[in-house]
Amino acid sequence: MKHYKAPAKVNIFLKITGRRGEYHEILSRFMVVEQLHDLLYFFPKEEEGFVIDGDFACTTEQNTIYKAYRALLEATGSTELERLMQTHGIAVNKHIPAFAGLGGGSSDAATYLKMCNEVLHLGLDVGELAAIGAKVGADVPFFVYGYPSANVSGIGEIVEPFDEVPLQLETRTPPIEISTPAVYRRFRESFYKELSAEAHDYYAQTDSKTLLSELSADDANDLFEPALSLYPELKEHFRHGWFFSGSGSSFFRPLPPA
Ligand SMILES: C[C@@](CO)(OP(=O)(O)O)[C@H](O)COP(=O)(O)OP(=O)(O)OC[C@H]1O[C@@H](n2ccc(N)nc2=O)[C@H](O)[C@@H]1O
Ligand SMILES: Nc1ncnc2c1ncn2[C@@H]1O[C@H](COP(=O)(O)OP(=O)(O)O)[C@@H](O)[C@H]1O
Repeated sequence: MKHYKAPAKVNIFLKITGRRGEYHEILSRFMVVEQLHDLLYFFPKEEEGFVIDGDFACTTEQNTIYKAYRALLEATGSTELERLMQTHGIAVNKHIPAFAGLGGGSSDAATYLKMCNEVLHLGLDVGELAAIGAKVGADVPFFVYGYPSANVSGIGEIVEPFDEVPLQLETRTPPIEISTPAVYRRFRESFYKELSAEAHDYYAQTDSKTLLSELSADDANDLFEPALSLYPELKEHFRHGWFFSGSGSSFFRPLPPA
């Protein structure tokens, strides 16, 4: 069976630009971490029901892959899709740590959508797939588009490729399970600020290497301070020269050229 890569991402920067209901509008540079990825593949099965084979800390119904299946079924009404998942399970060799700000669950969901589109010849274009992915989670459209580097805005649904050579990145994930909604909530309650128009242009237009040489970890990510205030033990894992990804708990830094 063909294996499909679901890569991790980091947020080179993440700035809040406003609020949308319970969500937050952001401007963020997403970059793929090529060497860290899950592997997904279909396998034939005989047992009943939707089967996900892999090391997960959640139920099948909570799994982003199952949510992607439901969203794709609702969008297409495809009986071939139903039949595929009656006769096949989906296996995930999980390497991306969970609760880590590396987008593992979102990347799995996006890869699953692309696999179904390819295997079943559904004929959905990348924009249609991304819109279906947005119903599963805010980070899913970025992974559907598959750009190595992109500016992501709205609440995650606007994905614009950023033309630069992707950085070689090193990641480190402290053993702290961070809740994304709790971090956004803390930001809203105690740290709320919005990006100015002038700063917006600087972040949106500057390449990632320059940004990481000019910014502190605090300035690069508006969610770092609220995460530290909710999970004070994070501070023990922070090292100078490292940056915070998404809502955490991972840190990353560019590797020096070989
Ligand atoms: C912070 C970021 C940065 O890339 O990622 P992670 O650190 O989780 O990987 C994202 O904004 C997270 O994306 P994702 O984890 O897909 O979020 P979702 O499942 O859609 O939403 C979980 C919850 O986070 C909050 N949320 C999410 C996205 C957003 N733009 N504003 C929000 O306020 C909402 O409370 C929402 O109910
Ligand atoms: N396919 C999946 N892979 C990993 N975690 C998943 C998946 N589906 C649902 N989850 C659940 O999502 C939460 C963390 O999601 P994940 O994408 O790994 O973290 P983050 O958004 O911080 O990068 C956990 O509650 C986990 O159990």
